[in-house]
Amino acid sequence: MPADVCLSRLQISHVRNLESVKLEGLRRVNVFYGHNGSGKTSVLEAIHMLGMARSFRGSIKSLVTHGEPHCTVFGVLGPAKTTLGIQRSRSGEVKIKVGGSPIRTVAELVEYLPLQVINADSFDLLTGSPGARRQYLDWGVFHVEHRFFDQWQRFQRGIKQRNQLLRRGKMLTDELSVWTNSLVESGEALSRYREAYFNLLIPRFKQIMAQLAPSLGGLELRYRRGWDKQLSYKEALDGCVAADLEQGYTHVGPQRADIRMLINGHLAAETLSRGQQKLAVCGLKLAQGQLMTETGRGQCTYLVDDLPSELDREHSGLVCRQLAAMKAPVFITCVHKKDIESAWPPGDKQDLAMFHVEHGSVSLQ
Ligand SMILES: Nc1ncnc2c1ncn2[C@@H]1O[C@H](COP(=O)(O)OP(=O)(O)OP(=O)(O)O)[C@@H](O)[C@H]1O
Repeated sequence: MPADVCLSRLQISHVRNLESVKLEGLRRVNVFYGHNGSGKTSVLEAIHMLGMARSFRGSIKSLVTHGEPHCTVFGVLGPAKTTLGIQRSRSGEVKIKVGGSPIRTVAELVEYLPLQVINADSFDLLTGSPGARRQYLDWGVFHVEHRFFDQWQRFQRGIKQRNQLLRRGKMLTDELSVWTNSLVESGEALSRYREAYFNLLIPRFKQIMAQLAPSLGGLELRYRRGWDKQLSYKEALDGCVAADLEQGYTHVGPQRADIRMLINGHLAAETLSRGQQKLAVCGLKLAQGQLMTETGRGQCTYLVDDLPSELDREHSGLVCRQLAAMKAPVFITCVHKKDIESAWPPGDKQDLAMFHVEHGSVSLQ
């Protein structure tokens, strides 16, 4: 199902300092500007709630306005006018409605409003743990290959069971081989999907980086699937049984997959400047959006928090140019109106809607 993504209306209640905000007049690119602490990031968090039923920072408790029992976000999507509604309470209760009807799982919800966040935490993609990079990769595979999620779930179940068995510490060889075999099937499939996706992603990433940072031409991405590439997954698991039993967990497999970014053969995380890292992160996120659109899965919406930080004017402008060229829906924050207004390509300024955020109120300028 291609995502019908452009948000045309948004209503936010009790998200941090946004007590009651109604946004109409949204365009493809929506800029939220205002002083520190005014509520700009909270608008992005509210949209993230709408698409994924959770925030991208902190717990749900911290997201709900102090003293209120729950927060609510309601949105209208695209020409089909699909409505999305999310309510989350401090106590953890979640209510999700699509087109007025309740839905049960977040996996169903995320197909309606695929989101990419670019913020200070996005640096984790380069400098954080492999988990952040697997999450990045899996987001992409999930949105272009719909058979992936089923295999991903099977694998998660399988590895949990196998690890529990290993932790029991007894040599239950028959039982262990049952779980090993089921893990082999889902693990190989999961890995094939990831690898195929990664191979599609690389040329898009290179092409975008050539525009964003031509001086980083030596940038290279490598995928590691989580076990020796000379071996089948079965062979790799069999080779590790003794270590698995001794330490009580499965050592090899897609749960150890990673993406390495190198610049002229050196680890990018240890070599690139902060600004260069941000450009590389933008390149990774933009490449995913482009690939999603090219594979007919619709467009993802970009939530970009404080684009100008870490970037000089020239590079802010280059990121804006890429976002404009993709024709993707964008919600972007900055302190001063002119930060984005002046960086956006002159020929695409008609796509911009400017909103001033002040003490939790948002007004269209
Ligand atoms: N649960 C909450 N209830 C009420 N207010 C909150 C809650 N959590 C945070 N706030 C306040 O909400 C305001 C909005 O924060 P937000 O992070 O959206 O600001 P911002 O405009 O993005 O600021 P900056 O430019 O500094 O990043 C802040 O003043 C913050 O102290």
